[in-house]
Amino acid sequence: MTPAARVQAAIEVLDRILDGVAAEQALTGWARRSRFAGSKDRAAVRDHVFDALRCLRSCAALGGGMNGRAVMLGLLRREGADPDAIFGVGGHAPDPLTEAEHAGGRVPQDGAEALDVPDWLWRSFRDSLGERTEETARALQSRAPVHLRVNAGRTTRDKAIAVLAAEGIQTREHPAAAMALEVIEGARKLRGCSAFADGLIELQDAASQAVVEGLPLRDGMRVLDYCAGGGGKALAMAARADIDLFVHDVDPRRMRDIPARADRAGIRVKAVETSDLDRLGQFDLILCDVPCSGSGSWRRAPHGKWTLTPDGLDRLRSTQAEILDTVAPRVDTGGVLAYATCSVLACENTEQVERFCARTRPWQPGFTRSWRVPEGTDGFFAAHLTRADA
Ligand SMILES: C[S@@+](CC[C@H](N)C(=O)[O-])C[C@H]1O[C@@H](n2cnc3c(N)ncnc32)[C@H](O)[C@@H]1O
Repeated sequence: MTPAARVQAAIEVLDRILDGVAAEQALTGWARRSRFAGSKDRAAVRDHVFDALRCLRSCAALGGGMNGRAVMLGLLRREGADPDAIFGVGGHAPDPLTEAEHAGGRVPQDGAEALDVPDWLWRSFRDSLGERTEETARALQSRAPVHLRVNAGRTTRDKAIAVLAAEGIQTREHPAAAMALEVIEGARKLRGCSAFADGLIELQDAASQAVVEGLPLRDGMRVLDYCAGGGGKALAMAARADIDLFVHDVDPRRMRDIPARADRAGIRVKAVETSDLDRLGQFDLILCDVPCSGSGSWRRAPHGKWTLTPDGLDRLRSTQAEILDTVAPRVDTGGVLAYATCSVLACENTEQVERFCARTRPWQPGFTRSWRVPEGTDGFFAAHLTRADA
């Protein structure tokens, strides 16, 4: 595909997304219908679509409309590219720009529009981030770095760097976590490389790793990962200490990859259903990596920035509070309830923890930390709550 044909494909995918189709589904649907597209074409179209979604509002302003064509025009203008070198160049390129399109578009308004934050969220976003508002929003407009976690149970960070380099994947240490690497070159080779197949590495953001690194894990502990999802943090926990590890999720299908991932990493985890929890008794540590707005990882999943609604955020906050209330009695006396989100919003982070501690007397907040997007990781928050009746 030519560069212009890739832009036309991105326009079509963006139109479907703007019609309400989920971003991944729209991309997969296009790839299925476009057997002629090779892996480089698919990657390029995906990059265009995700670049546009990260800056959807400002691109729509620059391009003169909220549709795939205008948004891609806005993206080209934003990147300083010449739209006439793409639109109307023949083949499968987008149609030539009309006079109205040439003359249309405007500079995005300062604030929420220029920084690509939904209007309804702007106040809460600003109140949460204070003087870091602009740099955080700008960081969320750009691509996320690719981070790896080196599996301490299998190798060292230096050895993993060497094995990856031999396969054409250049990495460097990331300061946020002891086993974190940042990929500098060759990210597209990761899924097929031997280091991945042999369980030496996992794809995981450095802040996500740091959340686990901060947990007070010791050999022999009984640990429950209550919102385990695909098991990213569970695997990282098991690599840190010889723990008796249980994984749970309200939707057990989300945990279906955990057995294969655990085998690859050489660790043991026990998946449990909600109905099993009562007979399992109490735990020394429960991690609640709760469902959240995902606002700290909008670089990776930018569609979420535009599909989140006020009602949706309220529902998430209720679920977070319910999860804390549900797991609290399952933490043993002296144990730790670790709460984590990949959100930058105070209403899901500090305020959620404060409300829990206010209504549930014996609990005290201890270690509390935020990881910030401008510092090169996803935005994360973690708080450890301890039972004061210990
Ligand atoms: C942020 S994701 C977890 C990511 C995972 N810990 C990781 O590191 O890969 C949140 C998970 O919470 C689950 N969840 C949502 N509501 C829940 C509930 N009420 N109880 C338990 N899990 C829930 C979701 O299905 C989702 O898999």
